[in-house]
Amino acid sequence: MAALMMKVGSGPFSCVRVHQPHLRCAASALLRSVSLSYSQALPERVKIVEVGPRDGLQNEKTIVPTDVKIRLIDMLSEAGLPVIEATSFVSPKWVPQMADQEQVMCGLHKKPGVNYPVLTPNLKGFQSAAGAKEVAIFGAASELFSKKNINCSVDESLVRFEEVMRAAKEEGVPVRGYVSCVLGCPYEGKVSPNKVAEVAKRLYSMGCYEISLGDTIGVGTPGGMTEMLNAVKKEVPVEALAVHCHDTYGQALANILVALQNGVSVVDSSVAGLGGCPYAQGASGNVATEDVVYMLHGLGIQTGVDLTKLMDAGSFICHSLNRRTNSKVAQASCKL
Ligand SMILES: CC(C)(COP(=O)([O-])OP(=O)([O-])OC[C@H]1O[C@@H](n2cnc3c(N)ncnc32)[C@H](O)[C@@H]1OP(=O)([O-])[O-])[C@@H](O)C(=O)NCCC(=O)NCCSC(=O)C[C@@](C)(O)CC(=O)[O-]
Repeated sequence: MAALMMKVGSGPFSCVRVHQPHLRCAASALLRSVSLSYSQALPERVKIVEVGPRDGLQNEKTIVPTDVKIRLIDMLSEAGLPVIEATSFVSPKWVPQMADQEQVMCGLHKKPGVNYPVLTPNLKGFQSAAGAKEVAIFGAASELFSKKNINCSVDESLVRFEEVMRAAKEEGVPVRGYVSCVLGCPYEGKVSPNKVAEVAKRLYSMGCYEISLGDTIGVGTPGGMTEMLNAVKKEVPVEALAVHCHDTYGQALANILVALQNGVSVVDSSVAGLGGCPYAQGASGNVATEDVVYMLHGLGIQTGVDLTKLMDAGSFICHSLNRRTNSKVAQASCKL
């Protein structure tokens, strides 16, 4: 069967996308047979929370133009992503890349049915994010990471988050909670699953509707993920859990699969595998959304995402940043 070629973008990181029907057919047949044996244990549908415009871009050294961020968000919504974390209302001294948060929120073309949450670490952030329909607070299971990331201890952060929760409740704004360093910390090393469970429980008890468990530096393995989830599931219903895996050690997809087998049905990911946390040196980007979608569709799990349009969004942002995609799926479809 002949391969179909299509040029995507221009310049050094343009690529020729190669559609290889024979490979696709073989891959789909293989994945279908795998899905039969796994289907009992896996969710029928997974909600993907696209964090590329925020987590993906926050660590970029060169300021990404606001219109590029807006175009990226719009392309992602066109691709069918149901949740797109758009920006963060944090201090521009700490994260200069997110200083255009208001322009981004005003400029994006809100698609009905799509959520555009933003990060708000404190009351000031929440007040500045007036108009956001959903916000996220972000804590950690590691004291040192908390201090480096948001300049306070874990207990102090929870006090700040209570203030955000109170204000959000008054305005009827749903709040998502993050716990960072759930499988390891860049400063403290191993993190106890019980500590993760304790922080997740606190966030859930104060009213977060969903708790995203972040392997911030991508050191986790499926065994660690299972142990951590077993601890957290004792405190928070699995329906309220999400996983947020960075791919530093190439374990993200395996960790996500284990999370799905444990009943989790919300997965965070970043288009083209962009990103990293400014306060976790050396950590690579999130797992690429393209790779997650490919795996999920291969397992017969619905996402509502159009993989071709998603890859176009990935090509667009990689071209704008003059960089190669981290998505294996996008790489396999492109001949550079
Ligand atoms: C949390 C703060 C603000 C505390 O920072 P601070 O310095 O402790 O705050 P402060 O209350 O002492 O105020 C100091 C200055 O910051 C200002 N300020 C205070 N709050 C805000 C705000 N909301 N927005 C804008 N400005 C703010 C405030 O007005 C003041 O301004 P000044 O008087 O000096 O001109 C700071 O530490 C910060 O912005 N940190 C950034 C953290 C961050 O964005 N990290 C990356 C995201 S987390 C992540 O990536 C992990 C995740 C979620 O993806 C999951 C995972 O992978 O694990």
